[in-house]
Amino acid sequence: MNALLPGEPFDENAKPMTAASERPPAVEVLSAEKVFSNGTRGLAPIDLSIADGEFLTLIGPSGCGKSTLLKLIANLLEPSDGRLLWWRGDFAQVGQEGRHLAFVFQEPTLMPWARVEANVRLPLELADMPRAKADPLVKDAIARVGLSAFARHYPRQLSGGMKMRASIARALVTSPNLLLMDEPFGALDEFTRNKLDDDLVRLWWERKLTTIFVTHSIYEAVFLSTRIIVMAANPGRIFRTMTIDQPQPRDQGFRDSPKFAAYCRELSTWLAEASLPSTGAAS
Ligand SMILES: Nc1ncnc2c1ncn2[C@@H]1O[C@H](COP(=O)(O)OP(=O)(O)OP(=O)(O)O)[C@@H](O)[C@H]1O
Repeated sequence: MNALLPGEPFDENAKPMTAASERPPAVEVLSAEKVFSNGTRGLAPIDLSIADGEFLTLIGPSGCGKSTLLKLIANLLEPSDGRLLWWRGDFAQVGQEGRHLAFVFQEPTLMPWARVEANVRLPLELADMPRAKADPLVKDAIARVGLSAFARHYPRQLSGGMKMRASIARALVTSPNLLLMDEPFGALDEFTRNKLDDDLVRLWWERKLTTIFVTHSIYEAVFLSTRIIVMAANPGRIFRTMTIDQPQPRDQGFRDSPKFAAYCRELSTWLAEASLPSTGAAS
């Protein structure tokens, strides 16, 4: 499956807005587990419901199954047992209804020989969208990530943060209903990461785009998320859940607040507990 499937441009007026509680969950993970072909139990049965419009972050020690869970949600992997629903339907049905998801990986994976605008246009081209229809969408997606002045640049002319912005624009150009991000800013310095986090919060807030994000950073998780799932390993499972019930969209003021520090302290303690060998060895 190609995770970057094109769709119609986001149109707030297309359907009357319904309250979050009335909308079906974006994703339901129903006792889904994953045993790999070599016998490794990547995930114990997981039950998780992700509300439409939520910003959910998965965090936990290495090997606790964050990427595996994200790939199940992306339908890039099949569960060994249990199942998943997307907006109360199976994956094929969701595609037929014009809903789709986009996946942003840790590496920006841009085509080095193509300019930013061509890289961003790629998923629309793959869907045979005519240039006249694609071009305004490409322009808008590039503007949303603040790269308008660099649309004609090649990837080698961009910094690491700018490459990641281009990669996010390529995901947004398809107007996804669900955005999956696997440690997208993990390779960036902290200043650049904070800047991208600020912009991601704004993008998420503008579009109310359901986002599932994987990170190793406590600060990033607390800053971005409406809910954080702390996972533990051997086998991968949900250890604890933290709700970050703070005003949106967040900015530096939240980072500087005592509440932010308190959330980070608590999350740090939970992560330490989730990483204990005794916790990791539990079934
Ligand atoms: N294709 C695979 N075949 C066999 N085992 C796998 C495969 N992919 C992942 N695993 C195992 O499943 C477990 C969960 O891996 P996963 O990559 O999901 O963890 P993670 O939390 O994302 O780790 P990290 O933070 O290091 O990226 C690990 O024990 C890993 O070795």
